[in-house]
Order: sequence, then structure tokens, then C-alpha cells
Amino acid sequence: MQARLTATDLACRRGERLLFRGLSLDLSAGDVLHVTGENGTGKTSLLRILAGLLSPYSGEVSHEGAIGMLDERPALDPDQPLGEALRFWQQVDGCADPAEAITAMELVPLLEVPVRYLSTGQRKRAAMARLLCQQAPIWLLDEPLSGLDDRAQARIAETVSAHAAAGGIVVLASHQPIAVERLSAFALAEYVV
Ligand SMILES: Nc1ncnc2c1ncn2[C@@H]1O[C@H](COP(=O)(O)OP(=O)(O)OP(=O)(O)O)[C@@H](O)[C@H]1O
Repeated sequence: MQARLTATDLACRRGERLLFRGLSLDLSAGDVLHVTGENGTGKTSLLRILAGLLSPYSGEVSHEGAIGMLDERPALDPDQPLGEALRFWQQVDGCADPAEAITAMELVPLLEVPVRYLSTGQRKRAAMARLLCQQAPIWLLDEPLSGLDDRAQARIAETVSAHAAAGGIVVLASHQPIAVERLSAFALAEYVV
């Protein structure tokens, strides 16, 4: 897996406020970065800048390898049964082995359930299955553990570890600790204006 993610001297402004500045990153295959910071410091904003969904106020981002993002919006059709909703994305993403992702996230018993009936944790696991199918080397995970029980949290931690071990890059923003080897902590407070 060929992956690199760099950010140079990033500053982020939302509305009238400069949230952070002087932020640089250089991540390569196998790196896992845990971004921490109080509510409103700009963790989601940073991930959106890295994903190219939000323009930085200044600075630059570059990457080698596709980016997959997980946030609170799973982008799964709420009216479709989960299996159908996932199948749509599997076709778009050209997923080689959808069954593996579905099994890994323990979704087999839920495939007939309409997405709108899924619980918060089930929805997050579904979003993770979609991410696995994207086969993107760079993962940006916004609060991947929120709403998950202990077993599902452990499953996500294993999945993140496996992705890094296979040469992927993971940047995750989380208020909760995550049991992943080779995790680097990144305190956004150091860059807050
Ligand atoms: N579209 C917007 N326009 C103006 N301000 C915004 C916009 N989106 C977010 N903000 C503000 O930017 C700040 C940072 O938001 P962000 O969601 O990046 O923080 P966060 O660190 O992820 O917070 P949390 O821990 O609560 O998820 C907040 O004060 C928020 O109100």
C-alpha cells in the first residue's frame, strides 16, 4: 500500500475565529495519529481540511493514495435495508470482498434491517464496513468509538491496527483512548490560537 499524507503550516478559520495555526504533519505507511483536544478546538475541521472538504485559511495538504473518511454521517440510504445500502457503495467502490467487511463489523444479522432503524453503534459499524470496502490507504476517522460498546470498540481498534500494519495511514480524532500499537498522540491544543 503506497501512502503518504503531509500538511504544511496549516491554519484554520471558522467564521470569525482562527482555530489553530502552524500545524504540520508528515505521515507515511503504518502511522496512526490520535488527534485530541477539547470540544470546539477544531478536530473535525482538521480532518475535513486533510480530506480536502474544507479549505485551510493558509497552508497546504498533499497526499499519495486515496482518502476514506468516517464521520457521524454514514451516507447510507436510510430507507434501504442495510445490505442494499451497502451494496450500492460496494458497486461504486468496486469492493473485492464485501462479505469480509460485513463479517468483520458483525453486521450479518442486520442486513435486512432498514438503515433508519439501526442504533447509533450499529450505524457506526455499518459506516466502518463501507470504509473497509473503499480500500483507501488513508483513513480519517472522526470519533470512531463514540456510541460503541466495549466489544465494538475493540473491533475498531483491531481494524485500525490491521490497516496500519498493512501499510495504511490513520488519523483519528477521539475523546476516548484507543488500544492501537504505534499510536502517536497529537494534541491540537498546542496549535490553538
Ligand atoms: N461552518 C462553520 N462556520 C462557523 N464556525 C464553525 C463552522 N463549523 C464549525 N464551526 C466552529 O468551529 C469550531 C471547531 O469545530 P470542530 O467541529 O472542528 O471542533 P471539534 O474539535 O471537532 O469539536 P468536538 O470535540 O465537539 O467534536 C467550533 O467552535 C464550531 O462552532
